[in-house]
Formats: sequence, structure tokens, C-alpha cells
Amino acid sequence: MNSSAKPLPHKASLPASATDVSATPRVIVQVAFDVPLDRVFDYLAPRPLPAGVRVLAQFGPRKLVGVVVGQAAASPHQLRPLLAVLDELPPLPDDWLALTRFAARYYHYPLGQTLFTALPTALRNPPRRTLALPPVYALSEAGAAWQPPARAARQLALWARLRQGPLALDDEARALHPQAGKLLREWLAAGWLAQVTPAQAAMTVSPGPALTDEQREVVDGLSWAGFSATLLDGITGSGKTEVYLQWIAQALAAGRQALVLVPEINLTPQLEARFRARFPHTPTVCLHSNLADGARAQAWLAAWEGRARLVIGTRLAVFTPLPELGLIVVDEEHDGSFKQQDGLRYHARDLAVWRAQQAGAPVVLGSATPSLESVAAVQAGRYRHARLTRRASAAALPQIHLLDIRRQLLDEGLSAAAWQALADGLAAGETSLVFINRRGWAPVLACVDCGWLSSCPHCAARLVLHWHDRRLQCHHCGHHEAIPHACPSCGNPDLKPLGQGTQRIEAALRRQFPQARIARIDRDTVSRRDAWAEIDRQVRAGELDILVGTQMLAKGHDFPSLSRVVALNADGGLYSADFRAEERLFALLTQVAGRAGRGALPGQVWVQTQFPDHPLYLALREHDVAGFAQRLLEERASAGYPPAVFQALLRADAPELDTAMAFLREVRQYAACHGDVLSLGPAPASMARLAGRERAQLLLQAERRAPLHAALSALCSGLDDWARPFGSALRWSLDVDPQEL
Ligand SMILES: Nc1ncnc2c1ncn2[C@@H]1O[C@H](COP(=O)(O)OP(=O)(O)OP(=O)(O)O)[C@@H](O)[C@H]1O
Ligand SMILES: [Zn+2]
Repeated sequence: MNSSAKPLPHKASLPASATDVSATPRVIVQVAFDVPLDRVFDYLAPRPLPAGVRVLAQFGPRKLVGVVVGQAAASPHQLRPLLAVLDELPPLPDDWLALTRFAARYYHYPLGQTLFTALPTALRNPPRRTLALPPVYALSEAGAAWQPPARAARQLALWARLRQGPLALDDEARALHPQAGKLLREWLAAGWLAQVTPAQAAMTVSPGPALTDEQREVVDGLSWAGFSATLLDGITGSGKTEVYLQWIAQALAAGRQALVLVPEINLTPQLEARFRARFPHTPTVCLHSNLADGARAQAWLAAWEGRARLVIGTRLAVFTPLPELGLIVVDEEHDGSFKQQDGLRYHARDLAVWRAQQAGAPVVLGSATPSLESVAAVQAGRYRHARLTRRASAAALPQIHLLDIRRQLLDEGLSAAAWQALADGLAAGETSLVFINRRGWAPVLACVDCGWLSSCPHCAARLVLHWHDRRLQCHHCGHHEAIPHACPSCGNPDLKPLGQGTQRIEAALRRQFPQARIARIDRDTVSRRDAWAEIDRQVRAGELDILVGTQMLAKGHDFPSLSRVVALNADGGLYSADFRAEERLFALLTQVAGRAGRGALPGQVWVQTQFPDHPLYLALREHDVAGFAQRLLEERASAGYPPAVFQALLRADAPELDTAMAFLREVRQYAACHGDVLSLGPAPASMARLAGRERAQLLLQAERRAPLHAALSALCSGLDDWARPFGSALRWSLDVDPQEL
């Protein structure tokens, strides 16, 4: 455990607490700033400052907040004194600094920018106020025999709540009694109550269902003695969440903090409610991208101080300081949203494993469709393998039908069998899901005469028809324009939407089944986090017959009444140039299919395809996740792709493709000096033009991590110099372990 577990001092506000540094400075400190330069800067400090202290300094013409990362004995530069030491918070903890140092090194990203990615925005600047902590009260021994006077109904309600477990003086308490604060203090003074720490409060757990034998075995199989990494490989609906809850309860009971990472779209209020119901008195914080800066900083500080015992969050939450970390869970570990696609391109799952190792705590990666990286780690003996092979409820896995559409006339994209499946579902009063991974009305608008296709003027992409908004829209750069009345190229007024998106399928379903209650779920309809709450409620209340939507519907939802799934247009994933496309498509379809038949009704899934004999579909039909993964692993090994090798992708973009290519060719020459590292390319990116810029890439790969990283370190020190002759038109970025090529 780390010394930063001490409570933080809570002082008034910055101006009063920032040390005045006008006194003669003499110590030299190294400061990292949020600037795109891979170096630290020396300043004069009024006294020795430990690493992790935030300071205010003059940086060129600007005043910037920086973080002290070290001291220097001497400096060749003419040094300026710091403007202020921001010491209203203790120094950032050592293990947190170690995590950010590791991330900066591993992803070859400037330390300063890494630190400031990991730090909540509100702490990048001096906070305007410090945070009040609600005290937590529990009945004392004397209080167990006491009771407020019988006339005081609200007091009795407050007391009844205290009998159930510890209570924080927060909104819940004030809702029970407007003067909760005064009463709780009086009862404390009278000895009926005692003040308890958040760690003590966290130990109350509501009962869950009796575990299945399989779940029990997995729960008991986790070792709490130091670091271990476990892949929890459990089929859809096998009750992985229940297993996480049991492990979290154990970590909390041992007085430790637990961190749960989930994909962005999974952090719904329902999931939050499920955790809060199980751990009603556990101070819990949720960190997701919809959180306002202030709220994020509050949650972050609560975790740092050990007040928050359970942290649930999306990828950025991996950087939450947790002085008493005892368990990390990464749910749906295969999910692409754990990898950040810009700036610091980190993978939260991989950082979670590193972090658990550093903290000497277990980390669990759970999925019904584990990533090949994790499967390979199990085979190499680095991860333990825990399996759940049966659904937790009485349900069996759904039956999967492959619908061969090669010689079929489709009606609005659906085959006769798919229409029939939906009609039968309606007649039986069951809920159905239609999955099509494309939003909008149609992926492109076309001229039937001259062959014109709606294209984005800025990207190598089609403009998608959004009928409801009456416009054409680029899903890559955001460009949109009005739907033309006639072909812009030949004047023909007969323009036709080609293919289907969610909007068009929804309209077709409404025409075919006017009596059905239908909801569309995609990024256009469910943009806010709480929009899920209403859909969730409607499905559970039996108020919806058909859900139509994108992959948003695939992830983690547990709707017992959902028995039928129809998947349209999946084949696209088979044509992709990206070697990971098959892995992703298989995971997506397995996850979507896994939404069916989780309750009392048996599940049925229909998948339309032009390739019913493709091994991917055959494995899907047989639920052969392990066999499919093994086949892909062997293919990857023989073709020399990850996880058999390690990759890094250097991307460059410029107004002209030649500029980007010339820069990468130059880099390639230097890369060629590193014998163990293979450089492939440069080549135009698979999407060669984005937002008006031409993109190219150089792929570097090696059979072992060490030589790749040695080469990257050497290259990174030169990249700015090699880029300079190309001027500001050229931009580059390095992506270590790229997930998308
Ligand atoms: N021991 C149990 N007894 C009864 N029901 C259970 C038990 N464990 C889990 N369940 C129920 O089984 C259903 C599926 O559980 P859960 O959502 O945890 O599955 P999962 O493995 O996370 O699934 P997925 O990967 O498909 O999202 C839920 O409705 C859950 O309440
Ligand atoms: Zn565009």
C-alpha cells in the first residue's frame, strides 16, 4: 500500500494555498507540461519539491500548469523561477506517476502530454474550490437499542434507513429528512451513532442469486495473493457480471478499492444501478465521457483519497489514482473502445494489466468472445483461464440459422424467411431484434443513368443518405449537404438510394407491421446516456415488439423477453483489408446473437449471408468460439500478424499524398538499420483521404517487443527533424499496437 492513502488536506481556495515563490529560489526542478515536446523543462524552485507537485510556470508567453517530475543538480540554461507551487493537493501519488511514465514510454508519447491526458481537465488548471466530503454514519452499539420518539415520522424514516447500514450525509439523507445534517450530528453527540470510514461502509453487500456450480468454482478459483491475470471466458448470458460482483465484494470486504472498466456504450444507468443495488453503502463513482469536468475531478479526487471504494468507468478511468487498489475488472475486454484512437493511443486493457501487476492485485479480463491477444496470453501461460460454459438461467444458447441470400429476391433487404421470423415473433408476442450495422437511410445515393454516387468532397467515403434530416452526411468528417433534386453530374432527376441503413429498415418494418411497436436504436436516436433508460424500461415492460439498430444493441444488454434476432448485411466485414475484420465480425455477431433467449424463451437467430459456407458463419452457427479463435491464431501466426508479432504504425497526413509518402520513405531508410524490425510500406491508408488530408502509413513489426521498442525509441528522437523540411503541412503520429490498419 502506498503512502498517499493519507487523507488529503482540504484548504480553502487556490490563492490562499498557493505558495508565494517570490523568495529567493535555489533548487532546480524538472517540469513536464501539456506541450507536444518530448522533454522536460528546468525551473528554479523555492524549496525541494517532490515529483507529482503541480506548479504554475511561465512557458514562453503563456502561464502553464506543469507537473514536477524530478530534480536536477545543474542546468545549462538560464532558468526562470516558478510562478507558484500549487500545493492545495498533495503531490500526485508515486504509483500514478509510474503508470503515466510507463504509458509515455510504451506508447512513445511525450511524458507531459501523457500526464495531462491522465489528469482530469479540472485539475489541469488550479481548482477553484476544494471538495467537501460527506461524513458517513452508522449505528453504534448503544444506538442499536435506541429509537427516535414515535411521533417524529421523518426521524423514524431516517433511523430506519440507518438500521439498514451506513449512511452518508448526502442527498439520500436529506431526502429522508430536510434536517438530516443536524439530526445526525445530534445523534452522534448522544452516542447513538458512530462515524465510519468509507472502507468500513463499503463492506455491506446485498444478497445476490445463489451461484451456479460453475460460477462458484470460478469465484473460488481466483487467488488474492498478489498479482494474477485471469481471462474469464464465459459464453453470452453465463453470468460473468455476477462473478465480478462476488469478486468485488471480496475485495471491498478486505478493505481494498476495486476498479471496473467497461466499454463506453455499456456504462448505462442500468449497469450503474445494478452495482449500486448490490453495494448500497459502498461509495461508488462512475467515470464516463458525459461527465462534466468538475464532476470528473470530484470523482477522481474521491478515488485518490480512498473515499470512493468502487470506481466504474470507461477507458480513461484506468488512470484513476487508487491507493488501496485490490482488484481490476475489464468487462468485454475484446471491445475496440478500450483503445484510444488519437493523442495518447493507449489500450486501457493492457494498461490495466500493467497496473494490476504494479499494485500486486488480481486483474480479470472478461468476455464471451475474448480477443486473440488474450487467448494467446492464456496459451503462453501468462493469463489464467477461467471458463463459464453454460448460461446462468435455465436458458440454452440460441439456435442460429444461416439464410443463404445468393439467389433470393430481397424485399427491403430482408429475405422471405427473415420476414416470416419477425411475423411469427409478433404473433407469439415475443420481442425481436433486427441488427444492421449502418445508420442512416441508405449508405449511398446513386444516379441510375450515369452512375454518379454521392461522395464526400473531403474524404474517400460515400455520403450517407439521412432521410429524416433531409440531407447527405459524411460519417467520417461530419460534412453534410442537402439532397440534390437531380443528378449533379447528368441532370437526371431519378436518383436512387442504394442499400439499407437503420432508418430505411425501420420504415419498412413499420409499413409491413403497422400494429407493431418499433424502436430504432443507433447513434442518431440514442445520443444521450439516459436515452437508454427509457428503451430499457420499455423492453422490460413489454412495450416494444421490435428493436432495430446498430452494434449499440450488441453490447451486454440483458433483456429476458428478447427471443429473436435477425442480422442483416453482415458480410461487409469479410471484404475488409484489415486483418482483424473477421475477428471483429465474429465477435459482433456472437454478441448480437447472444442477446436472444436469455430468459425463459428459447432464442432463435437468423443471419442473412451470401457466404453460408464461410468458416466464420459455420463457427457462429456451432457457437464454436474457441475453435474459431484457434483457426484465426494459426492463420495469424503463419501470415506473421499479431498476436504472433508486434506492430507499430507510423501515420502521416498532408494536403498532398506525395508529402506524406516522401516523409515515410525517409523514415523507412532509418528504420532499415534495425535488423530485427521489418518495415512495410509506406502505402496510402485504407481510407486514403480524410477531412481534406491525404493519409499514408508505414508499418513496423517485430517478433519480439523489445527490438520494436528499441527501434521506435531511436526513430522517435529523429521524427521531428525528418518532418521539419516538409513544413507545417505534414502531421504524423505513432500508434503502438494499432487496432485498425
Ligand atoms: N447464479 C445465477 N442464478 C440465476 N440467475 C443468474 C445467475 N447469475 C446470473 N444470472 C442472470 O443471468 C443473466 C445473464 O447474466 P449476465 O448479464 O451477468 O451475463 P454475462 O455473462 O455478463 O452476459 P453477456 O456476456 O452476454 O453480456 C442475467 O439476467 C443475470 O441476472
Ligand atoms: Zn467526409
